[in-house]
Amino acid sequence: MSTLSYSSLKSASNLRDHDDRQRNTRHRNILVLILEYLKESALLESADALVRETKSAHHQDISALKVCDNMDLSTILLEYECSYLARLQKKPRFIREILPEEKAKATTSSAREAAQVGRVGDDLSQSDGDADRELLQRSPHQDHGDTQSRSDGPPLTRLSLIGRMKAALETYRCHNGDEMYELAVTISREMFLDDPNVHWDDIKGMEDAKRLVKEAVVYPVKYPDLFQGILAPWRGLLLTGPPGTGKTMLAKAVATECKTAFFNITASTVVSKWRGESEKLIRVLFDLARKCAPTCIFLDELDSLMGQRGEHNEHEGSRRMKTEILIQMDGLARCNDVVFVLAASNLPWELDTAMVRRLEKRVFVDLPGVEARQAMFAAFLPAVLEHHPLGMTTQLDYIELARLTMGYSGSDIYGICKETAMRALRKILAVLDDESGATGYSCLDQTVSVDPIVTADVVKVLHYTKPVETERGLAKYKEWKQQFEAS
Ligand SMILES: Nc1ncnc2c1ncn2[C@@H]1O[C@H](COP(=O)(O)OP(=O)(O)OP(=O)(O)O)[C@@H](O)[C@H]1O
Repeated sequence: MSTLSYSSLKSASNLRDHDDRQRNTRHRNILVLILEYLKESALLESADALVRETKSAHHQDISALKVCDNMDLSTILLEYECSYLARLQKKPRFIREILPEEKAKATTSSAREAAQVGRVGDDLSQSDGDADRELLQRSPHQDHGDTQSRSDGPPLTRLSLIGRMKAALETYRCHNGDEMYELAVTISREMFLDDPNVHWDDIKGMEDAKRLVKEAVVYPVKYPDLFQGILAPWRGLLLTGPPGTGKTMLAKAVATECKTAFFNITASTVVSKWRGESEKLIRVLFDLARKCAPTCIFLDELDSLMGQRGEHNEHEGSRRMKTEILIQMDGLARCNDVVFVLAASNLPWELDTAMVRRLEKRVFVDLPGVEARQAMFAAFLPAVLEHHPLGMTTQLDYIELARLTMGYSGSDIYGICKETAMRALRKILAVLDDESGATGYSCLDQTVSVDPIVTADVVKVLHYTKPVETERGLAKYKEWKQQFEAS
């Protein structure tokens, strides 16, 4: 008889959220206490630097906060000393000198790190935490490309994800060779996304795909107690379908929703940049992913990474790298760490069958239906374009536009909307650039205004924008889907 109840499952999940929130509140409190202490000690430049850094790294203005009257760092330390003394009959030791060998190790590895990215810092003795600092200084929205992301600040768990990655790097620094540590730092810089910031409601349509992905990955992370034995979660999930249909968005939404660490690997980065070292890179990547678990590894453009082994005159390094991915995926199946491999491919029929077998769950991401297209037009070109200083507006018949765009992908529609808005802006740019006065306007005596974007403007762009996917291509997906998709 099961002892689980809806409320216990829900509260286990809520508890995890609560822990994350508490960790972040504690982190913020520490920063404010430090700020106050720096000010009291007249270390004003450091105080300013702390405010600036916190703003850029965490989108938080700690200068707007103040320590409560009965609190300060010295009091907290004093109280800790007293309680420690009472418990252990001795005073706590807070600091010690850095040993020469520790200093030397930190200096050399930091110098190598900096050299690797072509930026040796001025003061190597301070560059001990370069990798950490870089992690913390990232903008939460970098690496997003054209994905429509929200600007309401980092989610609460961003800090704990960064914390997990920092701890994993620290383990590498202490227990693995310098070469492995360097690879780990590279992965953390170039492939680790602490905040993919894509939410389910950013993804229009795709209800079936969203449901399947939630069942396969999101719920097992949220309610692990339910997914045991035969219900143990799938470790590998393949998202396939025409280009630009939102496969990457789906993977990012999983990571955002589950608050998992997210590693974004594209074939081009691995194959071209690390050809010689790609095998090692994959090993370190999976190892880091386990250390940061729960984690999603997103392998994009899997077809270029995982074509049939031994085909044509395949490069030896590339063959070894693929074999390493297969070995690592087998390793995941045997371990208890929650690491999901999400892979995306536009050419599933070109995939290595051994890999397809390991990606047990296959989800077909189809072209958007009419309702999804309508929702996309409304999201990309709403009545008032947000965050635009010109206050651009639209008057669009979304139903008609959705009707006219059958066969277009989400990415096609995004491109059309962007081009339409750009055309409206071009009229302004022409006036601004018109030094000869050929347009007949003088921008000096006019307020800048743009006409609302109307349906005909979008239709004009539509006339010369054809969908990326062809009928023939779609038929091939259908054939593959029938053969392989497991629903
Ligand atoms: N369902 C959707 N809802 C909202 N936007 C979408 C959707 N599908 C695609 N887009 C838009 O298209 C862009 C590209 O989508 P995405 O990169 O996720 O597609 P993809 O399937 O991974 O493409 P590819 O196979 O070419 O890598 C998104 O950033 C978004 O602007």
